Amino acid sequence: MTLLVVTAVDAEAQAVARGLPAGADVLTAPVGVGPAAAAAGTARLLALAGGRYRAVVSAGIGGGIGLAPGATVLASRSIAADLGADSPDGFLSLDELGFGSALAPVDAGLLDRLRAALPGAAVGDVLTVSTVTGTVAGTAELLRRHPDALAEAMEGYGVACAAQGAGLPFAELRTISNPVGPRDRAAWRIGDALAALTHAAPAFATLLG
Ligand SMILES: O=C(O)c1cccc(C(=O)CC[C@H]2O[C@@H](n3cnc4c(=O)[nH]cnc43)[C@H](O)[C@@H]2O)c1
Repeated sequence: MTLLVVTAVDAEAQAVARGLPAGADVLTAPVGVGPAAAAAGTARLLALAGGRYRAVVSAGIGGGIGLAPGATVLASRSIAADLGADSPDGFLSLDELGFGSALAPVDAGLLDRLRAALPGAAVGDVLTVSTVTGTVAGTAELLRRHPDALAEAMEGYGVACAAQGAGLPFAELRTISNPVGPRDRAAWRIGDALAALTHAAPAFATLLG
């Protein structure tokens, strides 16, 4: 089986590639930042591959909720947290609007194998946003709607949509680069998050076969 691991940017793809065992049938590719670029880029890779890939993983850095930089998170669900409608009564999710679901399932078999390979990883909801949370009020609203969320990123739901369109199982792995909260670039630890991606990468090889 060949695994496709998509990231937002090349630095993340290289961090994953550095950690893969020699000969692992895993392709890592950057597809761009944000859910639309991630969906389009993943769909294009899958279409061009003509059935070569048997599973898709969204991997990269992310904001942590109650997690320190360098921590690893495995998504139990990838949730499009800002996909819906604003209203005088508050945010209405896509599900509440009746236009589909903002909840992308993670394949249980993939998740089980990743959990076995990464016993120290936190497991829970990973949020996909188009706008990075950056205020006290935004953080409070995000957590009010998603009290069990562990991380925030920008691609997982888009990758999941492309995988679902190709009939392939999906999973998401994030390593924490910063706390979700008021914007503070000084709090970023991107190097720690990229190192954690490299450390986690051998787990992807356990998804093969
Ligand atoms: O400029 C800022 O304040 C800022 C704060 C956090 C993240 C960004 C990004 O532009 C990140 C884009 C990139 O990294 C992933 N990522 C990392 N941390 C977060 C986060 O807290 N919330 C959402 N995405 C995050 C994301 O998946 C993108 O690929 C800027």
